[in-house]
Amino acid sequence: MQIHQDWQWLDPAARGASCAMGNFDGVHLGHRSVIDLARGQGPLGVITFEPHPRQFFAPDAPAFRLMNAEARANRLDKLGVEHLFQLQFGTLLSGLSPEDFAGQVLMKGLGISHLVVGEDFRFGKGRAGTAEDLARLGRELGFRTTIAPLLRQGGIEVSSTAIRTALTEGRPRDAAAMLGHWHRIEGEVIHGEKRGRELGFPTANMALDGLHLPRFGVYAVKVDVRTGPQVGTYMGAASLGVRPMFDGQVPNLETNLLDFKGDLYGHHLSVALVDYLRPELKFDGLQALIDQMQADCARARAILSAV
Ligand SMILES: Cc1cc2nc3c(=O)[nH]c(=O)nc-3n(C[C@H](O)[C@H](O)[C@H](O)COP(=O)(O)O)c2cc1C
Ligand SMILES: Nc1ncnc2c1ncn2[C@@H]1O[C@H](COP(=O)(O)OP(=O)(O)O)[C@@H](O)[C@H]1O
Repeated sequence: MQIHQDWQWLDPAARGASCAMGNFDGVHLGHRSVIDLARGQGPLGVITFEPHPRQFFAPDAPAFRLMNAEARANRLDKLGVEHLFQLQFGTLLSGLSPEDFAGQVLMKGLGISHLVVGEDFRFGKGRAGTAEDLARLGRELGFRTTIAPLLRQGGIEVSSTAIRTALTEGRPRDAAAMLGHWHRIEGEVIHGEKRGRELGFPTANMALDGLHLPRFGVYAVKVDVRTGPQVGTYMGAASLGVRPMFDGQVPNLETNLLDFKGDLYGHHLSVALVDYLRPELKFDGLQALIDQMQADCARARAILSAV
């Protein structure tokens, strides 16, 4: 997959693409159905925005992303997307009228042949343009448009917002049902307080910067460890939160991998939240925490062996 960031100086090989457009946060089942409608009608493209427009307009709002740009690009690559147009969302793009966005960016800049958007898509300055406006502009400018109906599942609309709610409420399996895959937190293992090894449970620590925070607590997790081209998969028990036992402040993710020994610092981990086990607690003494971690790992093993 080729990633294009500059729509004004585009590689001619990327012209004529059939593109799905949206934020694609989480790359959930609804997003996949939009992408599927773009398939088979030219080089498959995805047009998305970075940062997320909401982040640009409200930089101080609580973090809400389900995945970072790198994780999203990896998912789209796996879906067979050939061109990812990751448009820089800033004053220039946000100030364009719907007509100029379609004319300058989609037609003149990217030279798309076909565009698919969800029926609730809005675009252009002040979110003035609707999906129907895009279809009309496409007819005028010379690209085809498909408007995708919103995907419903079990009576609710599949959306990034519904997935965030499920995660906030500690329902990772409900989130996974809408995503079509486990919700994963991905990134490099960083150094922590070196306390885990003292407790007998070393934990691979990951930052949660910029990401939506699922309910704090202990989870049964499946972990992909990337070492060069190889990926190993492990079961694990992870603590997501601020570690009340040690008066932590900054939320992070700490994962103990079952049946693993080795150095993980700097390695890329992908941690899938499978089940919520319990809230984070402040125990009466370290031994009580250690006993509980032992029990958590046993429970995680039982759950994960059945997944
Ligand atoms: C399965 C598991 C359960 C945990 N439960 C708690 C908890 O209830 N309360 C808490 O403060 N920390 C909990 N932790 C986090 C540990 O306090 C943390 O991993 C430990 O302090 C190691 O920190 P370090 O990696 O920075 O050295 C848990 C960790 C794991 C792996
Ligand atoms: N089974 C395991 N699960 C997690 N990390 C492990 C495991 N075995 C070894 N490690 C290593 O130990 C480190 C975590 O040890 P810990 O004492 O918690 O240090 P830190 O505070 O830096 O996270 C991991 O980053 C990894 O390199």
